[in-house]
Amino acid sequence: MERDTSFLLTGIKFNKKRFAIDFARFKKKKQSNDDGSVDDLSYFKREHTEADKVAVSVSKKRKRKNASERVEGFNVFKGSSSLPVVTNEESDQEDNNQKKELNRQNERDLRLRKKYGINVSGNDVPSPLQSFAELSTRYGCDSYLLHNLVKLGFKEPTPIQRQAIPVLLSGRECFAKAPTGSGKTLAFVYPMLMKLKHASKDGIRAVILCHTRELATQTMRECKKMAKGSKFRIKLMTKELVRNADFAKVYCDILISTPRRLQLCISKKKKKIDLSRVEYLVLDESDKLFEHSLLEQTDSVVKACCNPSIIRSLFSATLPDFVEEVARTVMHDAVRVIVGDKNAASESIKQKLIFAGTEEGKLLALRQSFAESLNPPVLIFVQSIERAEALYEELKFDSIRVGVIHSNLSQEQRENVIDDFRAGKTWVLIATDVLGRGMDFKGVKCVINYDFPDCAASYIHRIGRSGRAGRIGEGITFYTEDDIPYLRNIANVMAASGCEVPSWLMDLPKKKWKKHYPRRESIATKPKDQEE
Ligand SMILES: Nc1ncnc2c1ncn2[C@@H]1O[C@H](COP(=O)(O)OP(=O)(O)OP(=O)(O)O)[C@@H](O)[C@H]1O
Repeated sequence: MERDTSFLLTGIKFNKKRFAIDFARFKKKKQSNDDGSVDDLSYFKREHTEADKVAVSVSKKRKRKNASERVEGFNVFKGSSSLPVVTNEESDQEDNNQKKELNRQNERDLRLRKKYGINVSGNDVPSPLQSFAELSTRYGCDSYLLHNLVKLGFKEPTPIQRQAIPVLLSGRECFAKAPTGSGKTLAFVYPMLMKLKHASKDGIRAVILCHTRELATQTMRECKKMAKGSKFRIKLMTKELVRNADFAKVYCDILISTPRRLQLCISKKKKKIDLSRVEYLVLDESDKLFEHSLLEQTDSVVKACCNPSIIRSLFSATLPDFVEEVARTVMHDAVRVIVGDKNAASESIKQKLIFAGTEEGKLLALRQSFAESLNPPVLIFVQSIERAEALYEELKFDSIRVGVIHSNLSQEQRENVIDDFRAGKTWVLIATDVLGRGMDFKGVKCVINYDFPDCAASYIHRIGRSGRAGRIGEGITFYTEDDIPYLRNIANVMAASGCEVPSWLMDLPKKKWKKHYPRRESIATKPKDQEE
């Protein structure tokens, strides 16, 4: 992985004035639809929680004091001439009460974080959400957004949503790690929709960077579902847009793109894209975006988003130390949110290691496992395009509906393969790591690492295509002699995720893991001259 990332995210200055506007945005307002009617959102009907009562009482007292007022960690609105005079005694009493209430609030926050396995670091980290209802009571969320949560069937925030949403709504930068399939997309999209408030009349206001086109397309689709009922323009940076658009005329609230496509638009000689007004920038799968192959492109996007008040956030299911270093040193007053163990996979995935001996052994083991119990949809990962095609050739005559996807296919072919898999037309999808991260195929029951993953992070992301949103999943990893030196790293992930690991595995020597791409024997069982 590339380590020289110090130039990333630089040149951003902190602008305190912006928090005055943020505060005004957080103020409660009556929730109504475009037609003026108020939604029946019994789902989120306000039960006044202890946290709200404390917040209200503290805020009343604060208003009576002619002192600075704190909103989620920042000082705003210093002084006011129209406030009543309070005696010293009363003021001391109020100070004491306020301190007690804040202590109680802190204790409640700690309990809630402990309950949901949330770890935070940073100054004045905002309280986690107890329920989605607090989006409305604490932050004045528009009713259409609550309505969309009902339609999506989401009743409770997931742990990452409980903590990352208040952090972002407080105008804080954030780097977050939470298990695969735990709802990180909503955790960054909802605050964006709440803060953007009104549709853009001028330029591009928010950017979400995704490492692949497939993930960008999925994120756009999810974003549109979440923003339904608003006038926001949510756009995907397609090839056509890159080629033909006059970006001076592109109004867009949320732009979703891969770093490569956005970099092309930034470097255009004529009609280049202006990102200087972007208020929110999300780097999804951030550790991947900082890898050598994408670093330069990511960096040029980050630099082009030069609005001094920008709020940047990094999300992933894996957070290597070097990404933390970048985030800590360069982001301003960022909050770090970690859900669960740092090196763990999702706990809802049963993890298995199978010694297949040789390449031939892998194919036999795969066929045997399909013969015994094929529980579709199944995703199979291999390490290269050639191997993906070879495995497809082997399986396509096995009366299994099988598909294959890799980066040598055209965009249209890739989209069709994904659509077929989502629709259940194919049961087994063979993929390279192009599908290893971020993709949300809800029903995937089992992921098979036909080829051993190239690093522990790939392992966590690949098996994380199953067991999403609390469902049970299974991750099976074949290994051969070549992979044995790297087994211990996977064993560590398994142990951190609460799986039982045989002691001999934990006794294996630790190996510093760079990328593991061994030369493997061919998958094909037919001699080349007999292939069609
Ligand atoms: N509060 C919620 N309640 C129930 N389901 C939810 C909730 N929030 C999100 N989901 C669902 O959980 C699934 C996984 O969400 P998402 O794709 O955002 O996960 P993720 O954490 O980004 O995973 P990955 O690390 O693999 O990218 C989606 O199908 C989404 O619709």
